[in-house]
Amino acid sequence: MLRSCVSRLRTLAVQRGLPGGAPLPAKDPWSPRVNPGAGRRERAAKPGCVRGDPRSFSSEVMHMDLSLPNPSWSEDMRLLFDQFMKKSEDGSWKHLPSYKSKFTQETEDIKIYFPDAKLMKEKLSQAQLFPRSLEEGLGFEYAMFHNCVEDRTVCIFQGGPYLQGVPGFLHGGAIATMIDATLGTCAVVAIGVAMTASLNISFKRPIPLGSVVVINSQVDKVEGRKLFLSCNIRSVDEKTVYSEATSLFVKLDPKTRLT
Ligand SMILES: CCCCCCCCCC(=O)SCCNC(=O)CCNC(=O)[C@H](O)C(C)(C)COP(=O)(O)OP(=O)(O)OC[C@H]1O[C@@H](n2cnc3c(N)ncnc32)[C@H](O)[C@@H]1OP(=O)(O)O
Repeated sequence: MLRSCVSRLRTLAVQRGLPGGAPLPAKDPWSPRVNPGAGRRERAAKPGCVRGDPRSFSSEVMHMDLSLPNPSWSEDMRLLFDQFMKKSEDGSWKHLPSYKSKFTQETEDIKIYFPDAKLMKEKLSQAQLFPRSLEEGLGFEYAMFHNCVEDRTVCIFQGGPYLQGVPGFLHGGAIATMIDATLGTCAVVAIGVAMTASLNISFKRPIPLGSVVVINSQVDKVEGRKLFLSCNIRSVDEKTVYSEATSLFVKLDPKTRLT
């Protein structure tokens, strides 16, 4: 699994224009651009760019790595990001970039599950990754790091004001979204294109709006195409456990179509 994991991360690096992979094909409109400016993101959207504004579909915004620090990140968020970037220097951890539109290896991989390739391409041209669909600082601010040796993915997450449920606290659906995204990333890096078959969450403490939390996920067991994963969400000081979850992801069968 380690070899396939490293190879998958290398493929992601190629698709995402990171060092360590062959260059992106110049004419492929589906390929993300190399992100200008290493390690820091000044602004995800141009000033005045609001939700629904066609400019938010500009290739500049769609292909920008949104997992880099931006002005909405709190000090806790920046400190944690810097800590994990430091851990990534020896290669044990890997920072996973993320984009509004995911024209990456997974997008390519999943095309075979759709009988009508043209229709699928049309749909994808307007699609955005759900947790990246809100404007900077208002919704899901997060960065993920993967450890191939330990089969773990860590997500540092700051939930913005548009994710409110009970006043002052994060909505359970928003928490579930980030749990699913973190477990899903861990699963995809480990075995390739997979979907959530079941997800069981125990919400133990409410998460204050605007706070930073750490989602720790890991692969517990692999049985054929089935991957069992678990995760918890903790406060930055690790004293509070906010949520725990277990899940089953199933690697898609190339012989089965999704539609
Ligand atoms: C970098 C990328 C980042 C990605 C992050 C994003 C993560 C987001 C992930 C999602 O949210 S995915 C969206 C929510 N999930 C779905 O919409 C999936 C809907 N379900 C399905 O499409 C299919 O049920 C599924 C693909 C999961 C499985 O269908 P298959 O036809 O491939 O499986 P099959 O029926 O052959 O079963 C294979 C094994 O899995 C088991 N299984 C399948 N579905 C199950 C289920 N729901 N619960 C328990 N076990 C299940 C099944 O019993 C069997 O076990 P055994 O091999 O032991 O017999």
